[in-house]
Formats: sequence, structure tokens, C-alpha cells
Amino acid sequence: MNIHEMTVETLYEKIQSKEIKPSEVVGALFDRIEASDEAIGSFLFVNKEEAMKQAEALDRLQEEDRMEGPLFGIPMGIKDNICTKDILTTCASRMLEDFTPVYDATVMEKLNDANAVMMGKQNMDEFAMGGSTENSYFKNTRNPWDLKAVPGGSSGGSAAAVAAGFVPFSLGSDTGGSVRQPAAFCGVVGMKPTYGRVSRYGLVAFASSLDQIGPITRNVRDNARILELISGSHNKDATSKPGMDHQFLDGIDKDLSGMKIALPKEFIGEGISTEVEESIRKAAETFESLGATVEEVSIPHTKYVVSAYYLIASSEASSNLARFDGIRYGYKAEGTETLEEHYKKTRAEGFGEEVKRRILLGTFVLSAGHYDQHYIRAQKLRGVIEREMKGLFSEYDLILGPTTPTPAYDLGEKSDDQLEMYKDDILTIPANLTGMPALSIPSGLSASGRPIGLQLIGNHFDEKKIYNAALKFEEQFNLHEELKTLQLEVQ
Ligand SMILES: NC(=O)C[C@H](N)C(=O)O
Repeated sequence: MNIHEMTVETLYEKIQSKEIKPSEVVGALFDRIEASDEAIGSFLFVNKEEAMKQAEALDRLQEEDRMEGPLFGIPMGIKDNICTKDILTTCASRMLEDFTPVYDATVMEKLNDANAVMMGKQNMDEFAMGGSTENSYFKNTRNPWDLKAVPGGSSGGSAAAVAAGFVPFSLGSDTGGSVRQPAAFCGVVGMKPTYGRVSRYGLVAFASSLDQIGPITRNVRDNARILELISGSHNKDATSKPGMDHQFLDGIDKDLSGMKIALPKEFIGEGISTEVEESIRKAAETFESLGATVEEVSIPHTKYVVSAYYLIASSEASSNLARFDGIRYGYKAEGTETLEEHYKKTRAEGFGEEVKRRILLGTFVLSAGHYDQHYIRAQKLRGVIEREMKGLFSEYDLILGPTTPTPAYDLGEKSDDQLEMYKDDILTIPANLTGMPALSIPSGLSASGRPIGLQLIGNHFDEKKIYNAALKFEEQFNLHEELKTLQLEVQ
């Protein structure tokens, strides 16, 4: 097996048994990145020099039998809105083109302590606003399955890099689907954990009540393993929940008899492509053949979630992004005379179109007279959706549905119509509005050979149940096992 096809688990075993050296792993993946990432565009910054140095230091520890840390020598990619000490963190924005954090995000501290090797920072939609990575200030990313297609977004670089075999795992962030949707488009596994499971300290804030960091991997086991390692509260993120159990791998292999799965009819109804619907119905049969029961249910307010999300997320963004004012840090406009002119010019030049659109929408929504009519109503809807979904969990273990209404579309196909892209988030948003955990795993390929993703949503802090069901499903259908990772020949 080639190094780029190996999972985190396999790489770990081979390094621990001294079959391969960390520098061989890291070197092989940089070779692949150098040969193929020009066509894919998944990395904004490749950390070759530092990573090679670190890998060689790990080689020496390996020689001395001191292979400590649960990710000893395992390469990783990081979305470019997660702060990495002394390494550029741009959020794919002109505003932060030169921004180098002086501290590591909590998740980075944990992964560095685990002895993982940071291969580089990955492309994304600017400030995580978008669903195709076409809103990056720097460049587009392409889908490794089909270079005409978008990789999804906003964590498009992270998902594409895992699918292309550049890294065995990446971290993304998910506000309205940004880990799960690109995972679905790129045929990989992506988890949006329960809100509060993972510390957000050091994640550049977009919409603080919705944002969560989550792992993107090639299989379920790896995903559970990485989530175990990045979970945990931090005193600098008051919304991260202390005292929770973060063990997922233990007992993940239980059979599914007795498990009850709900399939909301709204998730496979209007607006969902036939191919996607068929794939999910087939998946439901697979779950039944594994001993679970699947029943059709209803989440009646599903049709309002997109509006509620874009009102709430934009409101929070308008407040969070106020800090980029051309004075404290980030881009500074030249040749301005007054303070007000400086603010205006900096923000007009530093932010891209979609970010400005959301700041304007959010500011409008929060202004006197509109607050009650829009913001408060959106928050009420959030409560209604949570009640409807919580209600289901009193009877069912998991909620099943597609991750996205369609497989990946072509670059440029929707970029002129953001509203079309907003609508596509209908299936991923419920988990963010309610704070519930949700995982996307591949469930098939479309007729044109593009991956289709299946989503499993769980009750708060029920990630283990999700992983259990996903693992059993993956034993029946594993895109990467079937195809032996993507054979990228774009050199
Ligand atoms: N950030 C996300 O989770 C993606 C979502 N499509 C948005 O643009 O808000």
C-alpha cells in the first residue's frame, strides 16, 4: 500500500513498529502535494521546512524507542481559520493576508502535544462564508474526484486534501455545514461535534453560537480517534463544556440490533435530487439489514432553517468581524485622512463581496426596528427546531438523511447566485442551530462519478452512537476501500 493511501491508524501502527520512519511519511506526502496540488489548490501555505525538521527529530526519537504521543509522526492539514503560532492564518481573506498568530488554538496545542506533524494551512471560503471555496481571496480549490467540480466549502481545502491523499486527516470548522458538506462532496468522513465538545479558543470567530471545529478523515475510526484527541473544554472558551466523556473508540463496534433511526420526510423531499434520495433510501435498507429499524418521521419546520440560520449567523458575523478595523491588526488602507474614512476604506478593500454582504445583512437585522421582526423570530425558530428534534430523540437513537441535496456541482455554476448556495445548506443547518452532533460519510457515487454523502445526526453528546452506526455502515460500503483512495494522476 502507498503511504498516501494509509489511514491514521495504519500509519500509526507502521511508525510504532518501526516499519516506516516519520520523515518517510512526511516526505512522501510532500512529494505528492508538490506533484498534484497545483491542480487541486487545497493548500494556501505548505509548511515543508518546519515539518521536515520536526519529522527528522521524530525519526531520532523512533530510533531511541521513544515514540510517544497518540499521533506520533502523523501528518495533518489545518483549515486556515485555526490559529497556528508563528504560522500565517489568513482565513483566506485579504484582511488577514499577513496575520501570524502569537498563540496556538486549543486544538493545535492538543495535536502538537500528540506529536502530529503540521503539513500546511488549507484553503477555505473567506472567513468560512460559503459552500464552494470559491469565496477564497487567494484561489479556487478543485474537487479531486473531478477537477471541474467544486470541493464544497467552506472547509473545501481540508476535504480535498484528505480525498487527494495529501494528508490522512485535516481539521475544518462547521458553522452551517462547512465540515460535512465538503466531506460529502469529496467522498470523505466529516464530523461536526456537539456544540461545546471542542474548544473554540483560537478559531477565528464567524458565528460564535454555531461554530465548531471538527475532523475530516478517510474512515470512521480515524475520525473518532481525532475527535477524542481534540475534545475537551478550555477556560478561554466559556461555551466549551467541562467534565464530558470523550471516549468514542471503545465499544464503537456494537451491532445495530435494536437501534431506532428516524428518517425525516423533509430531508428526502422537495429539492433533493433523485440520485441522492435513492442513495439514502438504499442506505436505510443497509441499516435495516444490520438490525436497526428505520422509520419515516417529520421535522415540520425544516423549511425555515435556512432563513433562520442566515439571519443569526450574519448577525453574529457583523459583530465578530467589527474587530477588523484597520487599526488593531490586519489589512490597513493607505492614504486616508479621517478615522471614519480609514475604517470604511480598510473594510471596503479588505473584505470580499460575500463577507460584506453578510455584514450588511447582519447589521440590518440587529438594527432597531428590525431586531424583533427578524433576529428574535429567527431565535424562536431555533427553539422550535430544537424541540422538534429533541422530541425525536425521545423515541429514536439517530436521525438519518443526506448531507447535501445534490452531489458537487461545477465551478462557476452557482457562484453568481449565493442564494442558491444558501438553500443547499438546508440539511446541515439543523445540527448547528440545535448544537447537535452530525457526521457525513460517503454513501455512494452519482452517475457522473461524484460522491454522495449520508448524514447521521445524534442527540447532544451522543457522538459515540453516531460513530457506531457509521462504522457498521462503512463495513458495508467504504468508498476508499473500494477504490483504494483516489488514484490522482494530475501530474
Ligand atoms: N460556514 C459554513 O458552515 C457554511 C455555510 N454555507 C455558510 O456559508 O455559512
